[in-house]
Amino acid sequence: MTERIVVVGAALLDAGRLLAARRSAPPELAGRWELPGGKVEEGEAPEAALMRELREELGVEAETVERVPGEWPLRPPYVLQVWTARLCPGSAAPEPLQDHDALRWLTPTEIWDVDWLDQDVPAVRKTLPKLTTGAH
Ligand SMILES: Nc1nc2c([nH]c(=O)n2[C@H]2C[C@H](O)[C@@H](COP(=O)(O)OP(=O)(O)OP(=O)(O)O)O2)c(=O)[nH]1
Repeated sequence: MTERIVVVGAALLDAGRLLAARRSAPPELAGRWELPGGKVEEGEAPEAALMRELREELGVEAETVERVPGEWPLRPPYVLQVWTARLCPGSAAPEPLQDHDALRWLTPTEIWDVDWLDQDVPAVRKTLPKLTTGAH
């Protein structure tokens, strides 16, 4: 049987900008940029996993807004699903507490300035229209 584990990524949006996070580990991914998030645990809803990961990794309180349609293969057995998300009122500003060593808020024209993980590029491309239309 094929095992399949969902990794949830947040397209965290604020004032028309997208948060990108630079991975600090493992060595083969370190230095590349991704959407913050992580693996959904057994019995956990993806949106709940995303809020938990954002709290752990960035120290923020966030809420999901909507699923970005699609699913992107990572290293088997992982697949990436993406939700747009926004900071809750009163949340702390994101900080690279865990898994990351840098964060950047990117405007639409800056999106391709960072070296995204190859497997994240289609997901980021699909998220791009949400920067101008969505999640305020
Ligand atoms: N979070 C996240 N992980 C990604 C992305 N793209 C991508 O290939 N990955 C890979 C990196 C990891 O192998 C895996 C997710 O692992 P993780 O380390 O972020 O998740 P986690 O916090 O649940 O991990 P763990 O330490 O509990 O094992 O998916 C992405 O955009 N966001």
